[in-house]
Amino acid sequence: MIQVPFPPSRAALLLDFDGTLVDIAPTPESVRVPEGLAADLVRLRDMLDGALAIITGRPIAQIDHFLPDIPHAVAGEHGVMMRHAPGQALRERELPVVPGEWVRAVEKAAADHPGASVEHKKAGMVLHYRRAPEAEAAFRALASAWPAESHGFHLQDAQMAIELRPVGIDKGKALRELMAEPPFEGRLPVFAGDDVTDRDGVRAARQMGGAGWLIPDDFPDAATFRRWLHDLSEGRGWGA
Ligand SMILES: O=P(O)(O)OC[C@H]1O[C@H](O[C@H]2O[C@H](CO)[C@@H](O)[C@H](O)[C@H]2O)[C@H](O)[C@@H](O)[C@@H]1O
Repeated sequence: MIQVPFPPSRAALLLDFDGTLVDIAPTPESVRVPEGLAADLVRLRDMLDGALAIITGRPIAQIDHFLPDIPHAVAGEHGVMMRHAPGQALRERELPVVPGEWVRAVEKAAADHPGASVEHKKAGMVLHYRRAPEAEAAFRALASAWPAESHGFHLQDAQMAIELRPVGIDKGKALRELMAEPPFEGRLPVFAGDDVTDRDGVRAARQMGGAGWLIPDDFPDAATFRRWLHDLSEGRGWGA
């Protein structure tokens, strides 16, 4: 069993959402929060004196919908928007804007491939092809022709999706920013995720002297990870 190499009194838990806390589903809206997860997270948050955060590619409002009043802090859209404490105003940065012609072109491609969809974010968008794999080629052809970097964006492969997200924003930076403020400050970060974008979070947590784990490298799947999280919430799996 993987052990957190320090006790809860020294730890902060920063977790990815899709593919980690919830299983991947056909669409972003259709994910289901597993039974017992909310109770485990609340127990962990209390055990860590509040130091529980979600770091996700989703907008913060969606985490508020799926996990209402649970994490102390949330970094949304990979860190484009941050909420450092419950009820606090969102901190946003100066953001690039997706050119209108790119939006129109991908909307048309999605309409041509029923099941494909475009998720619009505060700064960027996700081209989803999980329910229409044949749309991948059309999305890729469009996206690869964009001078993304010169518009302040980075193209990133995601789970059955292609994401356009702002340059200079990543989960590692979000983690460092959250760790600089109470109740995280002075603790050691423990981060877990499952996707390419989570690698930045894992790296940052390890560089800060904490721990970082990936699904499926360290845990075979999200269900196994959640069972481990349940054990942590009951006091098992912590170091001295
Ligand atoms: O950082 P995360 O919390 O892991 O969020 C990453 C992206 O998750 C969502 O898309 C992915 O999950 C969907 C639901 O399981 C799935 O249908 C889709 O194929 C996946 O790409 C979300 O829609 C994105 O905004 C997040 O960036």
